[in-house]
Amino acid sequence: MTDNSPTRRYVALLPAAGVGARMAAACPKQYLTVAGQPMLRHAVAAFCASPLISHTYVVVSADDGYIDEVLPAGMAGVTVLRCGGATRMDSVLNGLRALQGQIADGDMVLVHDAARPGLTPALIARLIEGVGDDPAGGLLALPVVDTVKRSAPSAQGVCAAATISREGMWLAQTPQMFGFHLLLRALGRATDPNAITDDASAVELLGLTPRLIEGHPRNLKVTLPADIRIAEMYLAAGE
Ligand SMILES: Nc1ccn([C@@H]2O[C@H](COP(=O)(O)OP(=O)(O)OP(=O)(O)O)[C@@H](O)[C@H]2O)c(=O)n1
Ligand SMILES: C[C@](O)(CO)[C@H](O)COP(=O)(O)O
Repeated sequence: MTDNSPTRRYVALLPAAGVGARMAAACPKQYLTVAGQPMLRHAVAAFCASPLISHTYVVVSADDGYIDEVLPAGMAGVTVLRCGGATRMDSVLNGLRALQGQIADGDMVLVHDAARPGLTPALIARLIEGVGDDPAGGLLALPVVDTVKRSAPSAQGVCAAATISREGMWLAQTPQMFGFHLLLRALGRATDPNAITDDASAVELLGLTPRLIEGHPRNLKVTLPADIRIAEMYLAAGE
């Protein structure tokens, strides 16, 4: 059962300071039009529509030239933080540090990729209810359903060197939810920002085992050009 004490808040933090190199578009991918609006707006709208979320923070790069048009200043429940870093981990950590003193140690932070426009209030609720009061936190994820191969280079190109058992294998999505103080401590201790590709991996390094809560394929990360059509298909279909 979730701790519904009035003092415990749930806030969202969206890292949105990437450049979208793999998308190779004219602008950072979080600002590409997806289902009729800039991609970033979809995730922000999901958090704003959730009755469980007290406030949403969006982390962009200091020189971001798009956000002021995409998220007008003074938007209710949303604050833009211009403290993005060189890696996703840096952007999240910079955002948490900027919020020290504004967020209580016991408040829960839901870190969500701005590049995942398919998030819904129902998935937010599923994560919050599924994690409950677990001090290890948790994340949305999907069980692996395909066979997994480990590749090896060869004269013929990239070949299958081994098959990895998919038993117990999951693909991490976001949001990933943790207590503010725990996440700040976990990310602050990380020695290689490039090695920490999701927030849960930093918490795992503390010896904790965050809960895996089943997400949804609609919550895919838009990484490559082909992902845009898939995201638009799900957004057109509604929740
Ligand atoms: N220095 C960075 C890198 C990434 N992100 C954010 O982290 C999320 C997931 O990262 P990814 O999908 O890798 O986005 P990019 O880094 O922009 O993509 P690429 O790796 O193709 O450049 C995105 O919302 C992205 O904006 C960020 O805030 N700061
Ligand atoms: C956080 C994440 O979306 C979980 O799967 C993923 O690790 C982000 O990776 P990226 O290379 O920063 O897109």
